[in-house]
Amino acid sequence: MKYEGLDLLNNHFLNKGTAFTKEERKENHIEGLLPPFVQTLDQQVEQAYENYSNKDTFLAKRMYLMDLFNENVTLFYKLFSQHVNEFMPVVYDPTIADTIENYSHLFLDPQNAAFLSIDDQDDIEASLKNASAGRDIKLIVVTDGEGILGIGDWGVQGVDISVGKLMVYTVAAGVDPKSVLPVVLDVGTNRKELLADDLYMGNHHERVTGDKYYNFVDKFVETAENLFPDMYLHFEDFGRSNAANILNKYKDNILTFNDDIQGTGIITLAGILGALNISKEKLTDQVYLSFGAGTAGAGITKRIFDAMVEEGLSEDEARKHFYLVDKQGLLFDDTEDLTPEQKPFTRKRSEFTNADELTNLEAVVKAVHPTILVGTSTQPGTFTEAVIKEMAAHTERPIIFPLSNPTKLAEAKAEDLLKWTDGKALIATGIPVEPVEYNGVTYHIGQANNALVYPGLGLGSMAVNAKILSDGMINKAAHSLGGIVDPTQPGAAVLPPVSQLDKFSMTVANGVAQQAIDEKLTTATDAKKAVADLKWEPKY
Ligand SMILES: NC(=O)c1ccc[n+]([C@@H]2O[C@H](COP(=O)([O-])OP(=O)(O)OC[C@H]3O[C@@H](n4cnc5c(N)ncnc54)[C@H](O)[C@@H]3O)[C@@H](O)[C@H]2O)c1
Ligand SMILES: O=C(O)C[C@H](O)C(=O)O
Ligand SMILES: [Mn+2]
Repeated sequence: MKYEGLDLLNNHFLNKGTAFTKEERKENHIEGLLPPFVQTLDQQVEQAYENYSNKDTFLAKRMYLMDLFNENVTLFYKLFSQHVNEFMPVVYDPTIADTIENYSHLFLDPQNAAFLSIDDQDDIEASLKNASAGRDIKLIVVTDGEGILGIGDWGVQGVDISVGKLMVYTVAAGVDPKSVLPVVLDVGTNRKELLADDLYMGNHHERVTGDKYYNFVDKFVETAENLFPDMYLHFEDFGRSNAANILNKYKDNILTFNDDIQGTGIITLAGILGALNISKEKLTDQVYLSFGAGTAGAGITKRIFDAMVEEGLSEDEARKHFYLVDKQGLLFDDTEDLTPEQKPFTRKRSEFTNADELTNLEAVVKAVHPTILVGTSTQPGTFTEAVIKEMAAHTERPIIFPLSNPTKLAEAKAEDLLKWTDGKALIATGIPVEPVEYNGVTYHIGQANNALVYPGLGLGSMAVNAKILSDGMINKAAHSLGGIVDPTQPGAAVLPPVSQLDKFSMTVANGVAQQAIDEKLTTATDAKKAVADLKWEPKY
């Protein structure tokens, strides 16, 4: 189909705005619809950046960028790619949390998402077709909005996380924006303030659960697979009781990925390997404490456990290195309400003389002397001075990752962690943090956010159209981020900087694609070529 006239200007994939040449304007019947001076893409970028810079708040900046995306996708990505470090917290986490919380009130444009309602299941196929509009979809990010970051259930408003994650795929790894589709499954919401809000745009009823819920997810997966057989299906921010179930159901049959379980596992393992590269300690000597053992916490624990087994420990030996703390305190084998993912990592009360007192983080840290403390609890400020000083008293270089997002939910601030440990802590945070000056050293803080790996992992998997996402491919991604940071520099970060996101996303993609070839999960034979062929660049 050929677009011309206003239809062309209104198609944000094809629109070049003021960069349409005189000839193109004539040929496409848009002469007179634009100011006469023909701009280059670089001039458009300069103008857009000026506009962006004049906005006072992150929210206003994000709204401006979303408008720009809705106008002209190429210009949006050219601009974004030139300011990755600056724009990531605006396009993505943490500002995205504000737009999700206020989505129904800020709403201007559906941004090409597919909105699938559990109350209109007969529309699934038509909706996916309408939203894709004939495009060859290779990547879907889907959410049901129940476990958005650490801010919980936001119903249909969670659609912004699908939109935002996809933008990161493109800017980081060059996934073609025409090949992606954000999807939200609206199964209701349990957030009372949304249900009571006349302007709330989702289904005004409580979440549907059980068989009806799982059948709906199934119907979506089946329909999407039929319509887009080469698709990579990324699940994001499902609730704790569903995320792992869904992953386990599909992971051996289709090319699918759960970001919170697998993506977070990869980036945290990469961060720990980076930290150990600085401290020159061995992974198999570490004692690991997960504070908050939900979707992300349990997913990370399993990934670190697998890495210890790979490094030669038996499963039984490896298990002894792990402790999980959740709402109930230290998790024991007789603790009530354990999730299936927590059970393998519970401890026995008989291991402790004071088991009944191990109901808070400080008591557990005193009892088990962790060398690694990872926070995925959604509980801000819980890595207190007392907890951290106790930890640091028993290990030379404590590895401390407060990963809860957005900013307001982080378990601790990097600068406090450095102060309380006299600069010894090896830190990664979930959100971007400016370098911290302490005692004359500039400490760079690694960002253990799954955004550092899921784009490359996805591009590599899609490039070779792998049958499934295997543990080997996941493992490869985790080991692809080393070698970029110089660990001998004082204050070195445990992970590579976001400013090099495009560069290391390629390393991840090439490694993952090669691993798929080695495991015979694809008919492709040349990983680098496949990745390079799929990569998109913002240009006219
Ligand atoms: N940095 C990253 O890349 C990344 C990735 C995924 C998740 N996260 C963050 O991790 C956090 C958790 O996400 P999730 O998807 O695992 O959510 P989740 O709801 O599945 O897990 C949260 C867990 O914390 C537990 N918890 C609640 N209060 C607690 C308390 N007082 N003490 C101990 N545990 C407590 C809950 O019971 C639950 O098991 C969120 O803030 C999210 O933004 C970060
Ligand atoms: O979205 C993020 O910033 C990371 C992660 O997926 C989360 O849920 O917090
Ligand atoms: Mn998430």
